[in-house]
Amino acid sequence: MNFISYPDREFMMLDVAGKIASQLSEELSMYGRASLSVPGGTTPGPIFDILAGVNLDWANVAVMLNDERWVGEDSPRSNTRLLKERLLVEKARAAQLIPLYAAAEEPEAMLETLSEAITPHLPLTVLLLGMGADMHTASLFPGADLLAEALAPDAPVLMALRAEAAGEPRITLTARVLAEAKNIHILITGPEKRAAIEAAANLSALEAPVRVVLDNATVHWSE
Ligand SMILES: O=C(O)[C@H](O)[C@@H](O)[C@H](O)[C@H](O)COP(=O)(O)O
Repeated sequence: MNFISYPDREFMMLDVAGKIASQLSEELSMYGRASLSVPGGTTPGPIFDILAGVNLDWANVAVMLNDERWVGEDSPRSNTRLLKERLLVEKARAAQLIPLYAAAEEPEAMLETLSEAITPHLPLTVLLLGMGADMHTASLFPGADLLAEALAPDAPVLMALRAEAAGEPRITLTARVLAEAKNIHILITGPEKRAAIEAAANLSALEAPVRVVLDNATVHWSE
């Protein structure tokens, strides 16, 4: 892995947003379209704020989450809500949102419909990931019920997983979709996550799911 340590968070957010924008812009100038997948959670908000104001041909950018908690948009835990409030505003409002949630009791009911809309945008141009201190990324949690299936090279694009640490049921891009992305960035902060990502390099993907992208990822870290 390529590890970049930043002097502070603000500088890190600016730098990562700049890298994402230039990778999208390069893809747009070559192919006329690009795709971006981003995490929810508490870390990436400032990157969304910066990206939203960047001049890009957003109308030709497909934006999707890495994963979603199976809750409606009225929930403060909805990653879709975060995306709509912080990224898909200003200039980035023109981007095409590829949903990872649709109203249904259980995520399994919507897997096929949601997957169909994702497939045309693969491989992802840019994948931004977060990571938990337990080394989960997207919703690939250690100990999740279907983790082995979601790590398999022939996994479907999208799967529904349940894990104790996850709270509600999750829907997530699978490991092979993450690993096939053209540009992979992992954004983490604090000493605990730094130690976790260093440890992950010597563990299996079942123990440390973030392992599946580590070899080709740039890890961006600040205190
Ligand atoms: O929906 C989610 O929970 C995420 O997509 C998840 O994979 C997240 O990136 C990590 O849990 C880190 O979350 P924090 O940034 O909040 O620590």
